[in-house]
Amino acid sequence: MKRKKVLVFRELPEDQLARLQAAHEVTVANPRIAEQRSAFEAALPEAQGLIGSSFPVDEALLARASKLEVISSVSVGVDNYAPAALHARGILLCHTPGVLDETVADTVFALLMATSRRVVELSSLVREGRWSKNIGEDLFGHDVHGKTLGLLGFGRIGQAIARRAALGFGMPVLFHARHAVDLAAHAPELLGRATHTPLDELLSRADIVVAMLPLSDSTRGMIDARVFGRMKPGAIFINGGRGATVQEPALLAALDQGTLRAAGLDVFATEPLPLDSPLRTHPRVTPLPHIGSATHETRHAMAELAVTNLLKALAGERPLAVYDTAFA
Ligand SMILES: NC(=O)C1=CN([C@@H]2O[C@H](COP(=O)(O)OP(=O)(O)OC[C@H]3O[C@@H](n4cnc5c(N)ncnc54)[C@H](O)[C@@H]3O)[C@@H](O)[C@H]2O)C=CC1
Ligand SMILES: O=C(O)C(=O)CO
Repeated sequence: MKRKKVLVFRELPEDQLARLQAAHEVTVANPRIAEQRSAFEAALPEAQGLIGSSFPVDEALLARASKLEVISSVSVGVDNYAPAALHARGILLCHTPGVLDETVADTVFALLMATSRRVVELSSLVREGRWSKNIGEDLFGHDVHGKTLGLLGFGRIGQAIARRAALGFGMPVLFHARHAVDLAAHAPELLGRATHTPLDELLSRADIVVAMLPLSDSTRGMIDARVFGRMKPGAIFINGGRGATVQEPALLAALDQGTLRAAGLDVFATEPLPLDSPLRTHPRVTPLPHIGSATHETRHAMAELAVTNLLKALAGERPLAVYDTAFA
């Protein structure tokens, strides 16, 4: 098979890079790193395949990549790409659904436990030498087990969160999604335990609201002052999807006005989170640096799937996971 030109725009594990190098001419250049930017720009016009993540591949960038056949994202979320432009040029977009579901659900649960039981705050109290007497009611947390979970987004990862909540913690699950989900066919273990619920009803009944939504035109800014205003007083909010689905000033107002007890955030509208963001130091926010899928096992599985997708696409075969840009 003819060797093609591949541009790797975010580092890959060595064994996965070797798979690419065995078949194609590979340039590794991360445009986020100033010293690598010119190598990235030099390789872009010749690249037939792009593989990486966490960098916006917008229309202007695509215009400089005239030979591009396929982009393989090492992520399931595809909000960094320009679907209409890709579709118009017939460029395939591949991604990594499925292999990260359980790991991301674990991260969301870690945030849910940490916020409800004030784990980070109380651990700091010990570390800073402020544990001088038995803690009193003012530092008690709230139970997780048995509480009602409201899920915004009930796709692959949302369902993995729902399984933990319903089967492990005895939590009734309410979910809001764009399409109804046939539980009998897709998640029979959740029959009778998870219920498709209109958004306002979900917000008024959930003790903990978890957003696990992709970022798209329909979800950008969707979690706004109205949504926070409909939540139960004292609710906890977790975002494991994308930061820009939330209007961050409205989130801060809900925290400061006491509607929300706490927020656990893995994702932010701007990442890395700017130093002057009030979300970084807010006493009732537990922030994480976008680590949903960041385990050794899962990041390797994502890289492996992304490389397989790219190799297949460049060989004219059907990749394992293609994102349908026609309906984005
Ligand atoms: N924090 C992290 O590290 C990670 C974040 N993510 C984010 O999570 C997202 C979800 O991943 P999956 O569960 O695999 O996606 P999926 O496509 O399986 O599920 C998406 C769900 O959101 C719902 N949805 C979409 N638009 C909606 C709207 N306008 N209103 C209501 N519901 C809507 C869909 O109906 C579906 O239930 C990814 O697109 C990515 O952005 C994914 C992996 C890791
Ligand atoms: O896969 C994604 O979309 C992420 O955000 C990181 O795993």
